[in-house]
Amino acid sequence: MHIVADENIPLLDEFLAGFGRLTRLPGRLIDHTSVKDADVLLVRSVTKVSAAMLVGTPVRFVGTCTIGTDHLDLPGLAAAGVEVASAPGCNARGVVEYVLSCLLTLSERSASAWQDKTVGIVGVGEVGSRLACTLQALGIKTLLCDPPRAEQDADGMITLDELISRCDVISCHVPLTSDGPHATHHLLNEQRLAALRPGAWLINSSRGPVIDNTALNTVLAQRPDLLVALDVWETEPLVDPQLAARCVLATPHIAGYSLDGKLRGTAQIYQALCRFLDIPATLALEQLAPRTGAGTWIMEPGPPADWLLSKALRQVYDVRDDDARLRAMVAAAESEQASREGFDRLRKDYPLRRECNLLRISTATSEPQVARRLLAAGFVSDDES
Ligand SMILES: NC(=O)C1=CN([C@@H]2O[C@H](COP(=O)(O)OP(=O)(O)OC[C@H]3O[C@@H](n4cnc5c(N)ncnc54)[C@H](O)[C@@H]3O)[C@@H](O)[C@H]2O)C=CC1
Ligand SMILES: O=C(O)C(=O)[C@H](O)COP(=O)(O)O
Repeated sequence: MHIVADENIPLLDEFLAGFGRLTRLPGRLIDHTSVKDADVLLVRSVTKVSAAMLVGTPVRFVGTCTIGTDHLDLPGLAAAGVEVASAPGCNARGVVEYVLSCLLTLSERSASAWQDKTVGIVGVGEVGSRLACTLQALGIKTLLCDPPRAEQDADGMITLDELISRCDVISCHVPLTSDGPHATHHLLNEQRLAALRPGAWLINSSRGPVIDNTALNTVLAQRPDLLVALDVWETEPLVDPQLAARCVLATPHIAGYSLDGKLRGTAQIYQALCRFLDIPATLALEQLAPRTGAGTWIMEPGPPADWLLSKALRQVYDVRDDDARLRAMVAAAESEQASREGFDRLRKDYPLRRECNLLRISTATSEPQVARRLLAAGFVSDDES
């Protein structure tokens, strides 16, 4: 069997040892020629896979080690009889941690407490529902908008326009779709952006085109009161330097880039491939993944609880580091091509990041109110357990 795979899928050699020949390529370079004698194609989000790309090739299985599937022509691949698998929820926890770190930073920037905000979550699936649970455990008010889910169960759901009118913070967690009654392409258009409440915070870690970036740039020029964090860009891997300058936080599509999230994605696709090949999945992620966590943290009583909470969140992930790296890259890039390559390099060489729940907390010695809130929010595990 010949497997062609994106070079940025970790642990693939280990999971697929004995499966056959494995060819690793930069994701953006994978094309028809790369897969002309491949049986299996494994990608991440930067490889667009259409039925036309696979015509005349033996490829019968396409796996993406990502949550998003907008880079795959799902109807075309299904019609061509190609099995497709994705990795639902694999890096959802990382995205939640990214959003929390954004909230802390936007709070500092505006000198207004994030704990007092009403957060509107657009798209309440794997990421949105975990974000809602985490925020609620931290005592933060959330409002939810998910029309496709509301068709099954409207309880607690409101429309996007109502969400925009009632929320201080809007965080987007929808898939990118262009067709159908709930299409998300330019879901946040000029009209909706203009309707954001005075001083609102807007966070997008879904897909770039969910927000009309040209409209956002125009609105931000007139509304410096709005604070925006963008992890994803309509022209990705090219970042509009003017739009980035108008955002408080600008990062290179790394919201879900914890090592744990990437490894889960690989493991999920390994399992899907084993099912497709009708062979037992003999390897588990726990056997191959690094065991070291983020360490144990003892939070001494004394400082205010909210300060300790912020410190705990920052210890595991600080979005300001990713923001600084992207801005430095954009400033140094001498051409659009250099900027595109710089964006991809920041993602390929991403520093090691582990998920918060690997941080253990000593409840015996820590400030009890903060320890309880962090445990309830799934941020840490109890070192005493
Ligand atoms: N920046 C990053 O690193 C990452 C980005 N993502 C993006 O986040 C997206 C969401 O991820 P998940 O929550 O795991 O997906 P999911 O599929 O579990 O949930 C998406 C939710 O959005 C809802 N939705 C669809 N259309 C909508 C609309 N018009 N308005 C409101 N809600 C709508 C769906 O009903 C569903 O409940 C992914 O599709 C992916 O594009 C995911 C992981 C990492
Ligand atoms: O899982 C998703 O969906 C994502 O957006 C991934 O974090 C994207 O990562 P790459 O596939 O672009 O490495």
